Amino acid sequence: MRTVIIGSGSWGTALGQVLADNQQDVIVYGRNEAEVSDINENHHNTKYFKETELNPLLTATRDLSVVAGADFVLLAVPTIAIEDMCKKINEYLKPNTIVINVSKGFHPETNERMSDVIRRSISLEKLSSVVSLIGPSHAEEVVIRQLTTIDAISLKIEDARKVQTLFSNRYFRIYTGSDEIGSELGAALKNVMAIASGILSGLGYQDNTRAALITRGLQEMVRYGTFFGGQERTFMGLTGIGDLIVTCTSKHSRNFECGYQIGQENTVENFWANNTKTVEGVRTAKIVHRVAEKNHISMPICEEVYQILYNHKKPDTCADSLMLRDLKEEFR
Ligand SMILES: NC(=O)C1=CN([C@@H]2O[C@H](COP(=O)(O)OP(=O)(O)OC[C@H]3O[C@@H](n4cnc5c(N)ncnc54)[C@H](OP(=O)(O)O)[C@@H]3O)[C@@H](O)[C@H]2O)C=CC1
Ligand SMILES: O=C(CO)COP(=O)(O)O
Repeated sequence: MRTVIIGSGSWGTALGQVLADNQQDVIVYGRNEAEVSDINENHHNTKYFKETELNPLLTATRDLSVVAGADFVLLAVPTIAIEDMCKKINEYLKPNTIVINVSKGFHPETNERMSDVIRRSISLEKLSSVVSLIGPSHAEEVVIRQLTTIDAISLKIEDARKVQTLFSNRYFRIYTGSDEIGSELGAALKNVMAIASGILSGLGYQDNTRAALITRGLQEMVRYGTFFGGQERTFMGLTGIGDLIVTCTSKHSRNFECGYQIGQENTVENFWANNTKTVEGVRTAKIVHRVAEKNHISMPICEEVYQILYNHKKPDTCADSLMLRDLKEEFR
């Protein structure tokens, strides 16, 4: 069974190495010549992982037609590039391919979840199903083989099981599930909470505050997710509380890091002027604001993050906005 990973960034490379460690037939497609030759010639991806030596069995290519032979195609590009990439690979795919999504967020214009974007953009006969492989998993730790558990979620559970078998090993354990809505919404929304967690840390708030943020953030995720048909118990699992904890507390999180900078500087200006990293929660905050407003879903933490990012609200005024809002709203 052959797997092609689209995207030679941090997550594509780390997941490629998991498969190389499992002695699977895997190759990474990357558009960036430096990343591709670094993997092939030096067994490194220095841009993301500095000194870490990669499994030499992992190879990369700049030829997108490589997907033609794939049984599994794993899309490891940011949400903003998913639709375009699906349209590009569609012509090469063989019938019945399992497409694995690892991106966390929404389509920037249509607000669709990633599985819906993929199903809409790939011809029906070419797609066996979409499997979302998501959970608490920083690439920087997976690449050094830290123990990690994540979910393979699919409406076609036998495909989720195939992905589970493909990836599982002694340091990477996969659980399966079928609540696509609850899982993908949890994994997307936790990025906004991680920005909030970073902002609060940057402002100097400590452990009580972070516990409050994680707990109340989870409530918002459940409220939003169940409104759209996700199951509440999904949010108590790896794609909910699990991913929320790791992203709200880890030095590896780009969403946390972005928030931390904004909190420390008490302004968003520098972030907008200088950021070059993939920080999915920034676009997600805008979409959640739009959708929550339309559907009257109360999302106070997400709303503060949105106001800081897009309406230049001063970060140090947000604690009061949250702590002093009408207590009648708090029924639990
Ligand atoms: N990193 C992690 O720990 C985890 C990431 N994820 C999710 O994985 C997704 C991918 O992120 P991640 O790997 O971290 O991001 P990175 O920024 O590390 O890498 C992104 C990769 O995608 C490529 N890319 C970007 N835009 C395009 C495009 N339009 N067409 C083709 N290739 C493109 C980049 O190429 P170039 O270098 O040329 O820009 C780069 O190789 C995100 O949604 C993220 O939330 C999920 C779990 C863990
Ligand atoms: O999703 C992730 C970990 O599970 C990666 O988080 P960041 O995108 O914030 O780095």
